[in-house]
Amino acid sequence: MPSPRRSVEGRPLGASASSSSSSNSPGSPAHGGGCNRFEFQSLLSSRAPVADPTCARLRASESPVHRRGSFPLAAPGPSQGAPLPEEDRMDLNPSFLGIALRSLLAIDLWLSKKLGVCAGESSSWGSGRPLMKLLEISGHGIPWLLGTLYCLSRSDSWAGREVLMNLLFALLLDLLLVALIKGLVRRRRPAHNQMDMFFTLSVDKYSFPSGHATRAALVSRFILNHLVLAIPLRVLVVLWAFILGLSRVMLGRHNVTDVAFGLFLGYMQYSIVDYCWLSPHNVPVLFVLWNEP
Ligand SMILES: CC(C)=CCC/C(C)=C/COP(=O)(O)O
Repeated sequence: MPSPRRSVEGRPLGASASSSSSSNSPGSPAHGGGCNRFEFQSLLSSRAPVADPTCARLRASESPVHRRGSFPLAAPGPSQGAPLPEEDRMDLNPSFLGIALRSLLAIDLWLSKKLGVCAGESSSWGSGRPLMKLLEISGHGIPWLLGTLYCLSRSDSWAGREVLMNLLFALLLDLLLVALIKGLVRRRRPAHNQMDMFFTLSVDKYSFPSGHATRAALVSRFILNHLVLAIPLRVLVVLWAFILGLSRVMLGRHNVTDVAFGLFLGYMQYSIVDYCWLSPHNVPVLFVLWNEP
């Protein structure tokens, strides 16, 4: 026997269903619409009693949200147990920011997988993998550190030494900040990545942010500000940074957001370096290694 239930408008549903001559009318249990009404009820009030357990089970298993194994739409009524916990009720009404972040993450994973065309030899662009790995070496920390130290040892002008000393400081600051953030965020590299990178640190098992992207943005901004270059070369420097960033996703090393944030972070790191610019006037101790050229 149907128990009296309240509809959305406040009318008793049981009465209308039993008094109606057509049991196939939308909303009646025979039509399958009875469950729909329950759906409205449970969404509007998590405390609404679930009068028909068969309907409740059907509703829970049919719900696409339930199938995905996410938050429960059908709250157990007082007849079934405790009221819905606070955190679940908050899930029923997720914030705009939460939805936006989850959507961004889903798009990020989907796009990164699509772009990971050189992730393995058997990938669709697998033959381009050696070229991508060459780009990887061009943005690796070791060649940049060794190259800067070598140029520093060969430099015969104060101005050159000052610039190279600051480039060295920038590279070390970058390594430190990236290691710190990677260690804090601990985002795993994409599943399709082959961990065959040359000389990595322990935090490099994590992917956020991309260390190559931060270095590329930092070094390019540094070069553009401290080297006098012809326009085509300046364009080439900027292109190198962006192509290196893209190659990280194509190689399957990173998700798009790792690279996007990496480029942003590298760009901002240059501002820190510029602000703390080392010179013989503010840190003479760094420059005492050299005699006047
Ligand atoms: C050992 C030194 C000096 C640098 C490590 C460079 C490296 C392997 C960074 C990882 O970059 P991604 O985060 O882009 O994969």
